[in-house]
Amino acid sequence: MLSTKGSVSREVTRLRSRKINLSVIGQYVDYLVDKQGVKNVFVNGTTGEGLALSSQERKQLAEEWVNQGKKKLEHVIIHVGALSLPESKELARHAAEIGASGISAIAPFFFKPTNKGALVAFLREVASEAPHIPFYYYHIPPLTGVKICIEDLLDGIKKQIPTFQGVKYSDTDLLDFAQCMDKYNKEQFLLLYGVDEQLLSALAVGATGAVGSTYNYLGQANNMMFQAYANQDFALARKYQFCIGEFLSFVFKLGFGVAQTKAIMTSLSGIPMGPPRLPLMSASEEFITKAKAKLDSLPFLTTYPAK
Ligand SMILES: CC(=O)N[C@H](C=O)[C@@H](O)[C@H](O)[C@H](O)CO
Ligand SMILES: CC(=O)C(=O)O
Repeated sequence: MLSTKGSVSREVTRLRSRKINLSVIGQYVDYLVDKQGVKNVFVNGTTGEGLALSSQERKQLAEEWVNQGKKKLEHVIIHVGALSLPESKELARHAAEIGASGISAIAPFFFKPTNKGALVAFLREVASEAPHIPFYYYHIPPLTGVKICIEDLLDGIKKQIPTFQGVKYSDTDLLDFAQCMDKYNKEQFLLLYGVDEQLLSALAVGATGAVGSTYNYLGQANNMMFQAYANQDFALARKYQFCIGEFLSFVFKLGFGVAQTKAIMTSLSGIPMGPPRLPLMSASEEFITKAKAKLDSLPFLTTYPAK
């Protein structure tokens, strides 16, 4: 007991006054593009701990990603969701001013919208601050607790939010997801799936892309899965998904979240992602060793034929 308390308080001291480190973003962009084949980024979302940052920090990060991404990245989408509407609007305005390719927002999750009308009213206010760039709703009910059905949300949404372009869909409800694909085919919304362990199932019902934490370090494997799926080589596509599943199911049992993602990413890319911000706690050395050993046992995921 005592030793646990001791190590928790040492960790708290270590995490107390940590600052964002803008200096690694250039390297991060190059790693994503050159090593992972990832050319689109979603900044200040879950993995980037956007909701744990001050507005000023969020703006600095957004600017750095847009600047470092010039001529290298295709899309830099800035997450501007916040609990306070004025804050979210200010971040939306800022993202548009600095030349972001799009913005996205989660539902506010302390005072929650309890119906579609309330959610759309909030999102419309945010989106209208960036009237010339696409807006994506970030649906992540496991974290926000806001479970408004996306099939319902999309009905008539373009009339309310003219810049509405799609959804980052981080939920396992593949029925709702498939209904969105089926019912709104004509609108050509971009439905970006966000539960990495079941991306292949989402592709099967028509997902147009994916946004997720694991693409930071398993981007190439997922690109191969996309390719195999496009080539109708379903056995190969499943092989990728099963391997990704084997890794994730292993780390879930150890306890997996944003802090652990940062640690894995640091260990694979060599770029120091830093610790998370309180109240999140750093991944343990034991976690890092076990996760690394598991990945090493799955070379299919991390070694690719030379280009
Ligand atoms: C809750 C959460 O963080 N979801 C992420 C994206 O939204 C995913 O990318 C997961 O990290 C990933 O699917 C592993 O569960
Ligand atoms: C994981 C993810 O997609 C995000 O950082 O929001």
